[in-house]
Amino acid sequence: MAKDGDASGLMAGKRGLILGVANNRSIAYGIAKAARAHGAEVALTYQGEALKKRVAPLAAELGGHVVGHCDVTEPASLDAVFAETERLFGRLDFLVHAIAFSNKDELDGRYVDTTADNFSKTMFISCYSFTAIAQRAEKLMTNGGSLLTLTYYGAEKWMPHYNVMGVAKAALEASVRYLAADLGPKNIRVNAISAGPIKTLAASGIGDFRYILKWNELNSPLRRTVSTDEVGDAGVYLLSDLSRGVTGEVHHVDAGYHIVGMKHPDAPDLALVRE
Ligand SMILES: NC(=O)c1ccc[n+]([C@@H]2O[C@H](COP(=O)([O-])OP(=O)(O)OC[C@H]3O[C@@H](n4cnc5c(N)ncnc54)[C@H](O)[C@@H]3O)[C@@H](O)[C@H]2O)c1
Repeated sequence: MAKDGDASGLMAGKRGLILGVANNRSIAYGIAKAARAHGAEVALTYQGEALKKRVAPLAAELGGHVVGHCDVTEPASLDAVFAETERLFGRLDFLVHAIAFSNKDELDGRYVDTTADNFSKTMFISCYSFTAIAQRAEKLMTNGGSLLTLTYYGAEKWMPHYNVMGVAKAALEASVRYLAADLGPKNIRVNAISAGPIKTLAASGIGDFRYILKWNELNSPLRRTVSTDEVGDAGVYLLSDLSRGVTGEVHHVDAGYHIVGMKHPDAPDLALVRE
């Protein structure tokens, strides 16, 4: 991440709303920090009172703002957050959607066992919410803008235990393309970062996550996993004018893992250790 002292000013004068910070390990926080380091002014939301206590100090640390409780299953909370953002900023230049949810029980075992209820809930929170948010952001992006969401390789290929979340991420990636086409004439760009596995609160719900992390570390071209700071720096590219010619894109920040076809012969065999 660029330090305060060597900030590029790439995002100076840009105002952004960042949804999905739960704590200082959140990918959204990595992006918020990087955007701030490059001169952006940021506003954060929190999901429920318990997370407010964690998000408020992080916003203060960034010289940013907290614009309220946001639960995407409560449309009134989204309306209130956008009203507060308009009051604070007037217009919006960028938005980060780093929100996903599925019942933990179904992030283990087989996809074929997914229930209708959790399928709908996962799709709504992890996919539709980006469209619901884009509808509201469009109205505030009067001078063009950049929308960014977070996805994972489990959208493209089968991954153990990712299950219905993989299906929701595939739909989210498709919605990036449809939103990009709809909003392009207003110079609003829509992109996704496909991040490699990172140990966050959300990821801890995925079965055998430590094994997945280790597998990526041993088999990615860079022979390591990625950090939230690295996702943040790539986020600055997609949120700033550096990427002004880019929309509808899914950009992998995964130490190159997505180009790999099979286990590297030099990588050791991994024993699966379950806690
Ligand atoms: N951690 C990884 O390995 C990884 C890899 C690729 C993509 N992602 C994606 O990155 C995004 C951020 O996740 P993270 O890993 O930083 O975990 P995280 O737990 O820090 O963030 C998830 C966020 O989703 C929010 N959320 C869940 N349900 C919500 C709802 N109904 N309304 C509003 N907010 C809700 C939570 O409050 C939390 O802030 C997610 O879309 C996730 O799928 C994560």
